[in-house]
Amino acid sequence: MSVEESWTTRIITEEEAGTAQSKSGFDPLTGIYHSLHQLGENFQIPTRHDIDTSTYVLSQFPHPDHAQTKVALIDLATNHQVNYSQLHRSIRALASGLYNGLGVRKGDVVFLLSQNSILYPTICLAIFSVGAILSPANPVNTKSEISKQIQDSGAKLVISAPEELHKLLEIGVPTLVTTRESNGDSLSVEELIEYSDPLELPQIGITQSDTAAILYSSGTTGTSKGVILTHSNFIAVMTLLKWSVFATSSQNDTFLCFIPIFHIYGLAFFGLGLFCAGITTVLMQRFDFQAMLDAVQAYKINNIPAVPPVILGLVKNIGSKVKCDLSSLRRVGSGAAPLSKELSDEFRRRFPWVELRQGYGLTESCAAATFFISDEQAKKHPASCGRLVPTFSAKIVDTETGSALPPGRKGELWLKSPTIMKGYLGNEAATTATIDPDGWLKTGDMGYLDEDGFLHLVDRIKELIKHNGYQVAPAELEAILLGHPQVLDAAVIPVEDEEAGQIPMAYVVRAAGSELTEEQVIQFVANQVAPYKKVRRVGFISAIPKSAAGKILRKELVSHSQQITSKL
Ligand SMILES: CC(C)(COP(=O)(O)OP(=O)(O)OC[C@H]1O[C@@H](n2cnc3c(N)ncnc32)[C@H](O)[C@@H]1OP(=O)(O)O)[C@@H](O)C(=O)NCCC(=O)NCCSC(=O)/C=C/c1ccc(O)cc1
Repeated sequence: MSVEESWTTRIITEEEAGTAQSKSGFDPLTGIYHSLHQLGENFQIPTRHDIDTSTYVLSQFPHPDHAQTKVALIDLATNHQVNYSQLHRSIRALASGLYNGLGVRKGDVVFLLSQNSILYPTICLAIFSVGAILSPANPVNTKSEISKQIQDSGAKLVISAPEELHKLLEIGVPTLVTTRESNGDSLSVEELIEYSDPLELPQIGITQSDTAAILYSSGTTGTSKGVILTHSNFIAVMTLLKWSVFATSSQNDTFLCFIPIFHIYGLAFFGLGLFCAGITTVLMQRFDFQAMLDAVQAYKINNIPAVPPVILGLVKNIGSKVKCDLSSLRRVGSGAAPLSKELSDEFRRRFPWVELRQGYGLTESCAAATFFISDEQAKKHPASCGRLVPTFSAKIVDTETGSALPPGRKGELWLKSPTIMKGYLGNEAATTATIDPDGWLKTGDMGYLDEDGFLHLVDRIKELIKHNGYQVAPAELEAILLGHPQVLDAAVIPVEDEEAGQIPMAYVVRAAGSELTEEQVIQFVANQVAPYKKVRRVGFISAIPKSAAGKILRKELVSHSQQITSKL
C-alpha cells in the first residue's frame, strides 16, 4: 500500500477531547496544551540512533524506477532541470569530494554564502552526509558581518558563490566556489560533483544527536547567536513537513521557491523537506515580483510558501496594475512575520480559488510549530497562525507569576518538541535563559491559544524588529550608532510599515553643538550593515528614556513615534 493510499490525518474526536483534554488540547492538571493532530503510522519519526539527515532524506526520494523521470528542481533563470536520480548522485559525489578531496571531517563547520541556486540543496545535504556542520549566511551581509559569523562558528571551510568572494579576501579560511568562473582558477563545487565518485564515501558514523547545522538568530535578546540544530531536529522536521504536504493534499503540487534557503523557513522546505515528498520545485535565485508572476504562468505553479510582503504585493498589484493568469495557484503559505486578518481576508476575496495558510515557527524550533491543515479552519480563524503540529506541546506562561494559563488567557508562548534546538553555540547564559530545565523553549512571543486550540500571537516581548520577515536586532544597530563620534546615546525601535511589516527607527541623542542630520545617521548605519537592517527613520531626542536599572524603555519610544506619525 502506498503512503498516499493509507494516509489519513487523525484529529481527536470531540468525545475524546472532552474526556482526555479540552477541545483546545489543554490539560488543566499540567497546564500544557498538546497537539490535536497525530502523525499516523506512515509518518513516524525514526528512532534509530545511527541515522543522519542526509541518509534520511535520500531514503525518502522516489523509488529508483521513478527517480529519473521525477524532476526535483528547475532553475527559473536557465530552465535547467535536475531529476531525483541526478540529485541523489550529486549529493553523494559532492560528499565524497568534500571527504576525500578536501579532507572535510565529522564536526568541521562549513560556512555557506550564496543566494538560492539549484546547487544549494546538494551542498547542504553533502555537508550533512560527511557529518560536517552547515552554517549558512545571507549573502547581502557585509564583510564584517560575515567575518564575525565565520569566526563565531569556527568554520574550517567556506563555500561561496563567485560574486561574494570579494567579501572573503582576508578571512584566512580555505574557500571553495560554487560554480566555475570563466577566468578563475579556484576549485568549484560543480567540478567536485563531476569528478568525484559517489561510491567512495566511507561510513562516517553519524548519530541523530550530532550537530547538523548552526543558523544565526537574535533569539529573545539583541545579539546574533548560533542556533545549534541536530540531525534529530532535522529528521523530526522532515517527517512533519512530509506529513503536512499530505495533510494539505499538496503532494502533486509544483512549488515555487524564492524565500531564502539560508534561513530555516527556506531550508526546511526547499533545502530538505519537500524532497521527502517527491515534490518538483521551481527555484528563483532571489525574489522579483514580475519574475514570480512569470514563473507561476510558465510552470503552472500550484504552491508558494511566501511571506506577508509578497501576499500584500499580490493583493495590491494583480488585476489593477498587473495582468496575470494565476489560475494554476492552489495554495499560498505565510510565515516569518505576522499576517494581518485584513490582508488575509482581502487575499481570499481577490483569489477565492487559492487556499491561504499561515504558519508560525522560529529558527530555535527548527521550523513550523503551528500550521493549518484545513483551509476551512484557516478561513474561520484568519487572525490565527494555526494549531500545534504533531509532536508539539505548548504552555502559555504568565510573565509575572510564571503560572501556566488556560485557553483565552494571554502570556508568553513556550514550546516543546523533538525539533527544539540544542542551545546557542558557546553561550550557556543565553541557552539557560531560553530553554528551561524541562526543555521548554521560551519564544519571546506573547499570545494565547483559543478554546479550539488555535494560536493567536498578539505581541512580542523579545526586542526584535521584523523587516520583510528578516530579524533586525535593535542592540546591534544601537552599538553601531554609539560608535558615531557625535552620538551620545541611541535606541532603536520598530515602526509599523504596510509593505515591510516593520522598519527600524533610531532615536538619537546628539552631542552638544552637533548638527548631525537624519540623512547622515541613516548613511552611517547603512555603510556597516546588510540592506534589510538599515535604519530608515531617525528622531532626535534630549535623553533616551530608561528604567532605574538602565534598561531602555522602548514602549515609551514606540508610543512617541506613533504620536509623531499620527500628526504627520
Ligand atoms: C521576498 C522578500 C519579502 C522581499 O524581497 P526584496 O524585495 O528583494 O527585499 P529584501 O528584503 O530581500 O532586500 C532588502 C534589500 O537588499 C537588497 N538585496 C536583496 N538581495 C540582494 C542581492 N542578492 N544583491 C544585492 N542586493 C540585494 C534589496 O535590493 C533591498 O535593498 P533596499 O531597497 O536598499 O532595501 C524577502 O525580503 C524575503 O524573502 N523575506 C523572507 C525572509 C525569510 O524567509 N525569513 C524567514 C526567517 S525564519 C522564520 O521566520 C521561520 C518561520 C516559519 C514559519 C512557518 C513555517 O511553516 C516554517 C517556518
